[in-house]
Amino acid sequence: MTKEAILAKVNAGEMLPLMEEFYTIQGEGFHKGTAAYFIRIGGCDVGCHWCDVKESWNADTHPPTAVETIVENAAKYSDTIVITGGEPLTWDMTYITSKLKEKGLKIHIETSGAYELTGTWDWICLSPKKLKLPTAEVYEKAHELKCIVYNKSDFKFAEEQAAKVNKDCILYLQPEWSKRDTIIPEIVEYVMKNPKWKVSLQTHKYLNIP
Ligand SMILES: C[S@@+](CC[C@H](N)C(=O)[O-])C[C@H]1O[C@@H](n2cnc3c(N)ncnc32)[C@H](O)[C@@H]1O
Ligand SMILES: Nc1nc2[nH]cc(C(=O)O)c2c(=O)[nH]1
Ligand code: SF4
Ligand SMILES: [Mg+2]
Repeated sequence: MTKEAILAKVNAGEMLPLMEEFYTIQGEGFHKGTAAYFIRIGGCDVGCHWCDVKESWNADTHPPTAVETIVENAAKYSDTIVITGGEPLTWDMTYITSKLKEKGLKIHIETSGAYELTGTWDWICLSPKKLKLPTAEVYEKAHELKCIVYNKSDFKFAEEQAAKVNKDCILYLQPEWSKRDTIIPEIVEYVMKNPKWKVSLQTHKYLNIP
């Protein structure tokens, strides 16, 4: 295929820059503890300084991969697929989610919500970032709000974000990994004082699994 043809397919969401895919246990949020197949799509320009997957940012370093290939493979492992990145909404998610749905799979997304919400989703985990705020649509559709706490000012940001999501959205505070020792006690105290929030930990990192 020519470079132009590949680019056209990527723009149409029929090929995606695939960074990695792995069968593991969802470590975070509402579905933590549940087996799921993760598809990590490259490309993100949100720029969180504490991002734990910076290798994902440059889409050009990840091979454009046919969605059919990604879906065929994913279906072998699990009935629950998590699409993450990078920022998956950098790309049009319509095609990949329709193909996953044809296989009868449950489809979850991990997103900052910074770009237009495309695709059809059984579960949307919205993790808003100050640098590029979520779109109005994703606040309305999110099933869980997962705010990362790096320092105390992030509690205020989390409350601002909680005011924007729909009333059924489940609220989580998740410690930024490198700050966990100092920030976990702050989160614990905050959640006891503000019990509408729950704690989310990156349990896969404690379990030493992907
Ligand atoms: C790597 S991001 C990819 C999906 C999307 N770009 C996003 O930010 O939601 C997956 C999840 O990991 C969280 N995350 C990234 N780096 C983290 C860190 N150092 N500590 C805790 N959570 C982190 C993000 O906030 C997000 O909820
Ligand atoms: N086990 C596991 N659970 C996760 N939940 C969200 C993740 C992500 O990077 O999007 C993630 C991840 O990378 N691994
Ligand atoms: S939006 Fe997600 S992938 Fe992008 S830099 Fe932030 S945490 Fe990393
Ligand atoms: Mg991760």
